[in-house]
Amino acid sequence: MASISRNLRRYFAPDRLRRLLLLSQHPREYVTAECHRPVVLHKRGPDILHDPWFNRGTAFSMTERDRLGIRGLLPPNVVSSQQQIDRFMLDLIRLQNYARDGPSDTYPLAKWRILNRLHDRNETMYYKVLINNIEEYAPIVYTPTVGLVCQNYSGLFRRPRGMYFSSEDRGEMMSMVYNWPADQVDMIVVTDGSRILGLGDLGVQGIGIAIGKLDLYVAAAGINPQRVLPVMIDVGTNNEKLLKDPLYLGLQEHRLGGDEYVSVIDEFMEAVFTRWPNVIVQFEDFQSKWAFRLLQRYRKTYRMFNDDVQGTAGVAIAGLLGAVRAQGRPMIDFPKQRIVVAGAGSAGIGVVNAASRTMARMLGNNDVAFESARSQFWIVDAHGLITEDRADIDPDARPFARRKGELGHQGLSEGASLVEVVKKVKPDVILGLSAVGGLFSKEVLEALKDSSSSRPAIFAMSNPTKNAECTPGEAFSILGEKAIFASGSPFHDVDLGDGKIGHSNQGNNMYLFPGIGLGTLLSGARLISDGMLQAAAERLASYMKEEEVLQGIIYPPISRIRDITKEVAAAVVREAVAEDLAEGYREMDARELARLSEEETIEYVKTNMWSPEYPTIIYKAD
Ligand SMILES: NC(=O)C1=CN([C@@H]2O[C@H](COP(=O)(O)OP(=O)(O)OC[C@H]3O[C@@H](n4cnc5c(N)ncnc54)[C@H](O)[C@@H]3O)[C@@H](O)[C@H]2O)C=CC1
Ligand SMILES: CC(=O)C(=O)O
Ligand SMILES: [Mg+2]
Repeated sequence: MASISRNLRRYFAPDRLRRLLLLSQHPREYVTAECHRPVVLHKRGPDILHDPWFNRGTAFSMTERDRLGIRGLLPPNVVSSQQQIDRFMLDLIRLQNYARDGPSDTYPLAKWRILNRLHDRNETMYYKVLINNIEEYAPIVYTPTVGLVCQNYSGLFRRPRGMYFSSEDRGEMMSMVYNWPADQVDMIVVTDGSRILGLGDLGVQGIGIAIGKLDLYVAAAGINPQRVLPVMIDVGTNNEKLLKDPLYLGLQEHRLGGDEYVSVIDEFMEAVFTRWPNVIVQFEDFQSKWAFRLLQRYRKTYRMFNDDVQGTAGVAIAGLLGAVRAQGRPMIDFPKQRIVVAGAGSAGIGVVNAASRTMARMLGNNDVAFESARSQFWIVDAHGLITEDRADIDPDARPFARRKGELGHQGLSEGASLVEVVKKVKPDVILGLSAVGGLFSKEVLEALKDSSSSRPAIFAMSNPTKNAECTPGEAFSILGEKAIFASGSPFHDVDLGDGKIGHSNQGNNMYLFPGIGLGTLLSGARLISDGMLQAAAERLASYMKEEEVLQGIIYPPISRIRDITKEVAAAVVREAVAEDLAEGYREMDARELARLSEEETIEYVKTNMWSPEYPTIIYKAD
């Protein structure tokens, strides 16, 4: 040691050398002493999180988060700096292993990381890249890759994005909401992580889906990215793997339930609408039992909607109407379609509810019409066909349970299997929202060959890709070129030989939710009515031209998503005006909105869509 210090003395001043030697002999004491010296900062809030010198990310303690105005800007689990390093190293090693072993998921995840880094550095450039290459990158920032991102979010987490409200923040949310740096927020997408795509309960990691949906709000609807807010409400998780994972970033306790759960969501809604009275809140990927209840609880009071229940329903209706047109029949023939739905969750029941209402309207909107519309649907869930005979029937599914009187002559009974139902009903359409990959098996597709339709339609709508009820290759190989195919996540078209193509449509709520949000914003509608949602669905249905539909193309390609969103938003604005819900937006008051023609409404929407261009920046001293 003496010779080392003799040598070092040649290079370092005595005081510096004394500190270095102290460090080498007693690293812990020295570091502790150094760390305890306070640092005076002239910044608070997100500025600290973006400062590489002072940012501690998830290691900020709760008292520090309160003191520095960053509570809610980080996932709720406070971790030690060693845990942070463990998480980083695990993620790094995972990437190295993937790169070496080359499983198919590595490449999209690597693309997501690169895009995400750009998102953190330069929002304008990020959205320019996304918009200009939407076909290539929507499957990365949205389904299917966003599912993989959510599954790995605790490892992928780098910079905070969005807000986190947890059950431990009860009583604090009203003040926490002011920690968000933007004075204006137009669009919030909120999830509690309880059912992310078809991947189940992913707890706090579900924030990825809120971020992905808002990326589409910016790219497709032109909502200003400075005015969007992804939100995670962390009330725990029932995912046993996450509960045991030392690197998990969320609350490691079982989910709150009952009134306690509702009180957390109530507090969140009150807080965000107090700070931003005109915000629109999209509920996303809440497990079914809460999806319906929360929708009923808030939809008459707040500007909100549930994307899985209402957005999916509209997209399905548009596709179902497209399938009718593809048979060369007018849309008014829709009430004659026999539809088997696999899945009775938020999405499945949402579709059956809205589609049967659409049929009933076409039939005259009276009791007889509703009864006739109801009888066109057969719902199969994990326990088989849902009938009146089922014990403990879910109240949301009850109106669509097959009646005792109908069952005998159809040769079906409670709990009949999907294949049995398809064989007996000979439906025009099978629609999957079950989250069960491969559910439309060879046997089911073979049974559909006896469909009464000239163009049987298969909607394999579950996400992500591995949850699709079947692939287009399977559908076309069994049902031939006349089949109509749509899936929730993107698939390539299928080459059927002889120059023929089996079109693979993407039937995803991404074709509606951005337009519903934008139309609500620009109309200043107080609420989001059934009529506004119906107008959105009808505009999507009519967007496809006759010759496209006859070729089996029932949804637009994603490259047209900005255009279709503009049209959907304009339809929503006009319906809000017609229903006297519109209160106007900025200088466009309700009376002026009402005077706009259809073309002028579309132009109004277009001019209010944000585009990624660098603005001129001017410096002004405080
Ligand atoms: N394409 C799109 O735009 C959308 C797709 N989805 C997808 O729909 C799926 C379901 O979502 P939720 O309804 O919220 O989920 P959920 O978990 O509430 O419902 C799933 C339903 O499927 C049923 N099911 C399970 N196994 C089955 C089987 N073997 N046969 C028939 N039914 C079965 C369950 O009993 C339940 O009724 C997810 O994969 C989600 O990604 C959801 C919203 C939009
Ligand atoms: C697309 C969507 O919202 C879902 O799969 O949940
Ligand atoms: Mg969803």
